Amino acid sequence: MSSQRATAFVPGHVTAFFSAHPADDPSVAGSRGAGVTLTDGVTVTVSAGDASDAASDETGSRTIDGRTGSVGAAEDVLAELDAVAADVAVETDLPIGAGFGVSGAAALGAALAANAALDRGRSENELVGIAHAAEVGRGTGLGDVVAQARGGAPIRLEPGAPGVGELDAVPAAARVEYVTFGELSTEAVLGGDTAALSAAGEDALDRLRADPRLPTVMAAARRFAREADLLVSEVADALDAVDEAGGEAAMAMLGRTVFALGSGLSDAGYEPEVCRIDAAGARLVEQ
Ligand SMILES: Nc1ncnc2c1ncn2[C@@H]1O[C@H](COP(=O)(O)OP(=O)(O)OP(=O)(O)O)[C@@H](O)[C@H]1O
Ligand SMILES: CC(C)(CO)[C@@H](O)C(=O)[O-]
Repeated sequence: MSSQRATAFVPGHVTAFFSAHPADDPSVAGSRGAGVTLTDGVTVTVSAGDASDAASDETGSRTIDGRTGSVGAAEDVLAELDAVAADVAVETDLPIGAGFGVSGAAALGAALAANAALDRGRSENELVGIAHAAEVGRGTGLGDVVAQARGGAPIRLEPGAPGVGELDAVPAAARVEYVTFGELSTEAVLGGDTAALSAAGEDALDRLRADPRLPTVMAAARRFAREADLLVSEVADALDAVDEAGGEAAMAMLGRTVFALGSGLSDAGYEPEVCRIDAAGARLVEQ
């Protein structure tokens, strides 16, 4: 069988602070804010069977880490690219629903890999736009996809898909540690009243624009989590412990997750996962 396969890697993304900007048009909807992309991420492999399989209406196989499972936003991307018949394997070491943007990464990875495997001929901006619209449409994220497409430590100056939103970044490389205590529902927070949260997020962005450095990202994030009333007790304890040990940590939006620069969590006695800021952003990888 003449099978076509493509694999994409998409970095995880932890949002440090954000303001929500919903809109009817999903390419206009999004968030302002900042965060870091991670070398720990999501790998998506799309395998198209022969031409008759690819044209069929039947849904191909779907796995997450080898077990049957799917991510809604990625399904919407596959439908948009007329690729539902393809087999899609998502692999990640990151926890799902804990603030690492796994759903956005799965959607963007599916877009890049399906476009390549099925030779759909879309540009990178178009694929990022399709993944962003799917993620926003599902209510599972607002700004992760555009940040993951860029890599580094993205600052989302204006919300929205490529061509609508505007990105900058903190020019920085760093080791990042993280510890997760559990999930926090993105849909529940975004579906509630976001006015106070967004006001705190706008203030945080003003502070970062005045001083675009990583320690400012972390300090603005800690203040945002308190002001937006999102801080949970395990996270607050870990932030205090890292602070006492002389490090910089913040809560990942939206999860019961703490991330720290350098060895902040290890120095405070935790046993964190360790990665780095991802320099490159989402990309197809050689097989
Ligand atoms: N084992 C799983 N646990 C949680 N969600 C899962 C799982 N498998 C598939 N999903 C799907 O993955 C998506 C997770 O989206 P969600 O926004 O909650 O997580 P995330 O993108 O990892 O985190 P965040 O948006 O907080 O950064 C949902 O569409 C959900 O249906
Ligand atoms: C809304 C959000 C915090 C969910 O992870 C993220 O998508 C963001 O920063 O826009």
